[in-house]
Amino acid sequence: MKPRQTSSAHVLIFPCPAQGHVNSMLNLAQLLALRNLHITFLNTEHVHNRLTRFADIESLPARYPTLRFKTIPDGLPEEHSRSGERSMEPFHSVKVHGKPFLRDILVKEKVTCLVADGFFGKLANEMAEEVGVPSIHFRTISSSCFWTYFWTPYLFESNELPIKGEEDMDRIITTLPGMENLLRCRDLPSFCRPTRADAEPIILLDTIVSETHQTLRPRAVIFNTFDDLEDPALSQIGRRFPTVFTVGPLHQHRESRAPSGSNTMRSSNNSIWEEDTSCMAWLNSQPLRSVIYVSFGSLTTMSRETLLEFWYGLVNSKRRFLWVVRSDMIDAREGKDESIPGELVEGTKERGLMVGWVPQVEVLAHKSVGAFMSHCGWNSTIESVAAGVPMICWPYFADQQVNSRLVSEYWKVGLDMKDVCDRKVVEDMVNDVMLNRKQEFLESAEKLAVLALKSVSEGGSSYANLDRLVEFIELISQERLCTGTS
Ligand SMILES: O=c1ccn([C@@H]2O[C@H](COP(=O)(O)OP(=O)(O)O[C@H]3O[C@H](CO)[C@@H](O)[C@H](O)[C@H]3O)[C@@H](O)[C@H]2O)c(=O)[nH]1
Repeated sequence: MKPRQTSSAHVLIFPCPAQGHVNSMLNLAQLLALRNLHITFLNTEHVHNRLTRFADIESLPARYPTLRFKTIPDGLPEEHSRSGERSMEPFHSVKVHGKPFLRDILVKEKVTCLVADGFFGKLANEMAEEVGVPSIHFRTISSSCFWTYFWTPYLFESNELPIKGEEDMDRIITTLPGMENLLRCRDLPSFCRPTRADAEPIILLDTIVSETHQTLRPRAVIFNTFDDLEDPALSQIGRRFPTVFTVGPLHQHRESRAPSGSNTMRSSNNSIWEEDTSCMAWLNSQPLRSVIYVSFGSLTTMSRETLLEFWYGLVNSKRRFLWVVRSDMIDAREGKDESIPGELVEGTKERGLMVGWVPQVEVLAHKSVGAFMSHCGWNSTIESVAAGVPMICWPYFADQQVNSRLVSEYWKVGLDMKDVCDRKVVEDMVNDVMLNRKQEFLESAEKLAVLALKSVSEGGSSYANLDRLVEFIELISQERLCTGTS
């Protein structure tokens, strides 16, 4: 890659304060800084402090001289829990309290382009339009789910929604353009499929749909995906949205984009949790593709009963497992009975390792890992796709419902355990993916991984789109510099 001269563009990147959003947007920030665009990455103070503690982000500006960080308060008291079932509160709080801070930074810092998390779509549009800064939305979910959200109002018009009730959950959705006959009602995020009884008012659905439609207003939209992975949804989105940049898997560019001989892109883990790297030594001592890696991301909580069903299923499968159990993963409303049945302790000692947080991209790339049991957050899904690792899906909420259907029915790289949590089902699915149907899933997963790598390599679609994105930002920044005074 040829070095570029420092640009006059100043891009403000503004993610939602959560791991799954900060992660991919910080990857984009580094890639843009590597192209010498001036980048200000705007975190809430809370997230920034955690990134400083656990991801050493303060060392990044030394490696990317055009990248710097700024913070805004999230409006919550310091002692407030921002995880588990309270994890949505910072999102809402920034929406309410963030306006004056965002406006101030856009104006005072002479920002020429705002790249805002689509989850903050309305807030970002209002502020960017008010001060005349061109903006782009970054959607951290899959384009297939984004498209599903966008089209949901029309599913009401075509009478596919609302659903009749539980008996209607396996009905196939036929009128979602590009994705006809792929999703069942149960594959829609729960707020997209109200029953007739609770059809009005649907506050969450209205919010999600209107935030999605906000993405029609900025100059462009960015997805962390690649064309070969989600072509049906992307071709529909391309017809309705002004300019679309598919630049994923973002974490994979890092190898192919770094100037030769440099390790510039390699060492930021973007974690707001402390990684327990001891799992890597444990993985080193396990046989090839023998371990199922289990993680439900940064937001999932579950009851102790559900946790035990997973645990029994894993132990009873007799497979080796590495399981991320975050300290806040058990629903805080649960009682404090911490006794764990002896057979689980014994079974885990023989074959399992449970840790608080791992370097997930490295874990997925490890030769001992044979499959990934996941909640199907979009980052986990695309990281698994890039690593060529088959999946077992246990979607927890929202976009994960759609992603898990893509895994099982569209890409055919795993199984979907949606709406069930039973030790026998866990055991059987683990054995299917790790043993009985291992070859079939591995072959499909490896084919996808080849496509992923191709997309971020020279000549690939995401590689080219990242170049186009840089040019686009330069162009709209020039327009801003020529016309705008704040
Ligand atoms: O031990 C771990 C566990 C996870 N991760 C990383 O954490 C991120 C988790 O992101 P994701 O898989 O997307 O899950 P969530 O944290 O649940 O992400 C939220 O944000 C995503 C992007 O909008 C949505 O797709 C999800 O539904 C939403 O829950 C990934 O990059 C993982 O590599 C680690 O590094 N170590």
